[in-house]
Amino acid sequence: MSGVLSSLDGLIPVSVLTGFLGSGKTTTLNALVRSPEMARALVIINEFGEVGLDHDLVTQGHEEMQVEMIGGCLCCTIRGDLLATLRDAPWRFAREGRCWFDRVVIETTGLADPAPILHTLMRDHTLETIYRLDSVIATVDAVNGAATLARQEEAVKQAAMADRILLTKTDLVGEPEREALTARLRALNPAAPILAAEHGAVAAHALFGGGAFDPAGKSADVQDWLRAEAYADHDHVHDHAHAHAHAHAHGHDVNRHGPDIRATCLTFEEPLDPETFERWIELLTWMRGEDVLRIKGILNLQGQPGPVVVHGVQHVFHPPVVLDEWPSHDRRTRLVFITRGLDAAALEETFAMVTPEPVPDAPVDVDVEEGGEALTAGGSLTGWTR
Ligand SMILES: Nc1nc2c(ncn2[C@@H]2O[C@H](COP(=O)(O)OP(=O)(O)OP(=O)(O)O)[C@@H](O)[C@H]2O)c(=O)[nH]1
Repeated sequence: MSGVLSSLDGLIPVSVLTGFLGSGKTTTLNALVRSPEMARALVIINEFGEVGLDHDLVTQGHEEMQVEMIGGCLCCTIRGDLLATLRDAPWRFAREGRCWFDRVVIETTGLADPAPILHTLMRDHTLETIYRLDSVIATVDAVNGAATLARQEEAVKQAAMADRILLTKTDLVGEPEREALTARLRALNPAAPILAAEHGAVAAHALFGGGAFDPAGKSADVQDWLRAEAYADHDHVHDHAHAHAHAHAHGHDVNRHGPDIRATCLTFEEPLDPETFERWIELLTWMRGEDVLRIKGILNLQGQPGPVVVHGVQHVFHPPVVLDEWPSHDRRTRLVFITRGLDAAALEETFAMVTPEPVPDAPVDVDVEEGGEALTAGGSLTGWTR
């Protein structure tokens, strides 16, 4: 064994941080990386779609020990990349011939099915000589959680497979909503502690350690999901040649997840007028609110010295935050939309409705539904917070 691995005196704990779109994974990670337990943690951030923003928006000060995996979801299109990243990491992040990190935290995309990821982490023969799965943490948004669990199978799996559940955004709901959601989560996952984490405030020691992740203690559903992965993996071995040829023939559409959910990134070269932006988002969510699962962006706005970070999560638009400085040289407005059945042309068409400016692509018909809900304006674009 090489010097890098022989320097290890044990297996490196890996924690998986999952949770549905916008439920507070990055906020939690951003708070966690400041804790001493994370001083030598390798952080792997997976973002769906070909443009990642989390890398720019979070974990400032921890960039050296961060791997960004964009262009697909770890649970499906780029699962092999996770294997390769983890296998190489002890060498890639070695210092003076020794593996430097003592913990790994993997932030999944909000759409990730954790079963294939956990299966990969627990069953790969190389990985099991270097790492052990330590904990699976699922963030559940107290505002949108109940509706999300009712509609999105991924969210159910994330909460059911976790061994810690973090209830986020408890500051935005009343006690009855919180109790109802807690009861739903207890039914899904009786064993996992449910911890409140307002704005990511949670003690690192509550999330890490306490024994390796043990699927045997989970519900029958969880065991079935993991077993299904084992069978799928077995079939995959036999189908590999075919699958490989197929992937080459068609390529992966890194922006898609399932038949109709896709990520679209829109960029704007020139600073945007804040009122135009606000009108656009209001119009979009009024027309197609049900289909806009997530909006995440860094904006260059007229009249603002610094960049403005915006987050829309289903019908909640969180208060925009002004950053002191741009996280990189890129000063363009970049907005990532995760939508159901809405493509770039449809998004651009709604933008064209609020601005006289021409938009780059030819517009296409937008299927306007009556009665779309407006965003709950947690933050107007004129009410900045830092
Ligand atoms: N009020 C409130 N807002 C929160 C809390 N936790 C997170 N948020 C806000 O929720 C929005 C989304 O949070 P993120 O941490 O980006 O969520 P995420 O799960 O990483 O999102 P994706 O990676 O897109 O799936 C941001 O505007 C956060 O500031 C909380 O406890 N209270």
